[in-house]
Amino acid sequence: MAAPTLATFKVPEIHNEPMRSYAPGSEERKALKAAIAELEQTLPLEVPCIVNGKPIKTGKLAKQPLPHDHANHLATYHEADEATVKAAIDGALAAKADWEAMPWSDRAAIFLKAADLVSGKYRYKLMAATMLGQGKNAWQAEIDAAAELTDFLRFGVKYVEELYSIQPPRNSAGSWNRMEYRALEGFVFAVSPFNFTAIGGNLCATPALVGNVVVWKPSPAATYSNYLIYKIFEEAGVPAGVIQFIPGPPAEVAAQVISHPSFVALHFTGSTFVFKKLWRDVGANIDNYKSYPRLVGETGGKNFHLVHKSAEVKNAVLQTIRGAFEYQGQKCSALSRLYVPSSLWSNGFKDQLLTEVAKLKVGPYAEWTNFIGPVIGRPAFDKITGYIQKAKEAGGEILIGGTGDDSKGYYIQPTVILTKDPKSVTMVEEIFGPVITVFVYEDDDYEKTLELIDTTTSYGLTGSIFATDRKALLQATNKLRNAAGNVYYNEKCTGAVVGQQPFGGARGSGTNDKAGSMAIFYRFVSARSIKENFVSLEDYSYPSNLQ
Ligand SMILES: NC(=O)c1ccc[n+]([C@@H]2O[C@H](COP(=O)([O-])OP(=O)(O)OC[C@H]3O[C@@H](n4cnc5c(N)ncnc54)[C@H](O)[C@@H]3O)[C@@H](O)[C@H]2O)c1
Ligand SMILES: N[C@@H](CCC=O)C(=O)O
Repeated sequence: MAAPTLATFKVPEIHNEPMRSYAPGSEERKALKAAIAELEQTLPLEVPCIVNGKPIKTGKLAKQPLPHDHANHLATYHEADEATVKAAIDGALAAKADWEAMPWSDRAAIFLKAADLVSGKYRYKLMAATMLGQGKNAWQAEIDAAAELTDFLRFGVKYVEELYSIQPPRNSAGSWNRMEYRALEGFVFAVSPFNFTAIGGNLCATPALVGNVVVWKPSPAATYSNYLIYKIFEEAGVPAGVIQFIPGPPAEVAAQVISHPSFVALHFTGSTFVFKKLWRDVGANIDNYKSYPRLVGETGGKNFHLVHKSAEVKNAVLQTIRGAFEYQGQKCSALSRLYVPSSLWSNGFKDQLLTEVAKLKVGPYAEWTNFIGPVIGRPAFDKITGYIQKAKEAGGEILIGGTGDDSKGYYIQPTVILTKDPKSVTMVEEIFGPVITVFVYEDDDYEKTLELIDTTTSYGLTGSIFATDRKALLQATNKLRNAAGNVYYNEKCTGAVVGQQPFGGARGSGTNDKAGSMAIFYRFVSARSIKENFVSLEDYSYPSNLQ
């Protein structure tokens, strides 16, 4: 018999995780260095699949290389084969009833504990794994693996508490209406990207918080940090089978999972290309499913900074550098196209931009003053340098950067391209590297430039407007309403904070279900209305039936 719940519990007050500075001489810098040194001594690590809480070593091995030192690797992991994927799905479905039936306060407590493990006991270990494996520097690892992951978990609990409290506002006399937020009938498939450790954790935790079971395929390039998250969930008390960790060959694993009759939702973050492919695969299987699957996907971007002639130049330049080059431009939100009025461009903007970019240091995490690290791997390096080449062939002028060095790690110099063609290839397609293209517009063409920004790409993720003139901000707000799901004024287009700027974009950038908000939880529940009557009928007829 289920345990009784004898009170309506309230979750503790939630705040954003305070960010640590890692300034020279700080305690946190010492602790992070120690965690990095410890990790370096144990390389390469071995990562199994985990099904029903048990490690599975399939013997089908793959490597997660070190982006700063590609001759070596961070981890060797066991790829899920067909039998492992099947066991993961069967095990998840078997774990479902107990997990769904667990009182909400206990599910909440498990994820609040996971948040504390991330922010405390495992903070530096998780950051070290993210720095070595995914090529982040200390600050980028802090905002991702420590702060954002903790925030996703804590705010997730708060949002579910709020969701569950939403009840029908009216009850007719003699009755009580209630709303129950059922977990989906089946299992959720989570497919996560390499670039944010936090996103891997969130893609599992969001559906699991509302009682779903999850089969999780992490990115091959983030396997080890994601494995640590799995272990944290386990230590926090997520029961065996509720989240199944199955790294593996992406296309094969996805094909097997998506064709299963109990597949009920996809929780995806990654490229637009892969999401569209998975969407088509779901469509092709539509007659096999017990329920219509929910498809939640946050995907690529081609994000802009629009500078108005009234902008404060220094702020716009410095925000541009952060937005474009932090984490090597490998954020879905990263700045990629920059629009500057000619009066500012030739009166300081260009010079300040190039002076500041020239100062950016590129290299591995071990040198703390490096602002830019390696890109994630060989395909990324080739793709980004390929785009620089295409820009040159299309008549673009490389103002700075434009070169790469892949002799030891995958490094690309921060690159600024000037184009006279606002629809040239690097203004349109996602590059996902430290490259921006600038288009200089005539000051009087502000209105026309808004139209241009809105119609240049198929994406709609993030964008920023730099202006001190309120009318210019308003004009842009109205005209660019659908050009970005996250818009910023006088602030870079990256760095959304959970609980502050719910994140996601529409058009080709995703289903815009807003990670880090209550909205996303609606996608993983299937509500049931309950009406209870307290007054028994004496007669079936209505007064209108009487003579
Ligand atoms: N909008 C957002 O919130 C957001 C956040 C992070 C990253 N992104 C986007 O993610 C991309 C970068 O991440 P990535 O390189 O990991 O993306 P990706 O699309 O290459 O991979 C994402 C996930 O899909 C898997 N995958 C790849 N091919 C597959 C296939 N054929 N079938 C099934 N699964 C497959 C990968 O193994 C990985 O787990 C960029 O486009 C970026 O804009 C978007
Ligand atoms: N939410 C992050 C981006 C996540 C995608 O890579 C930001 O706002 O910079």
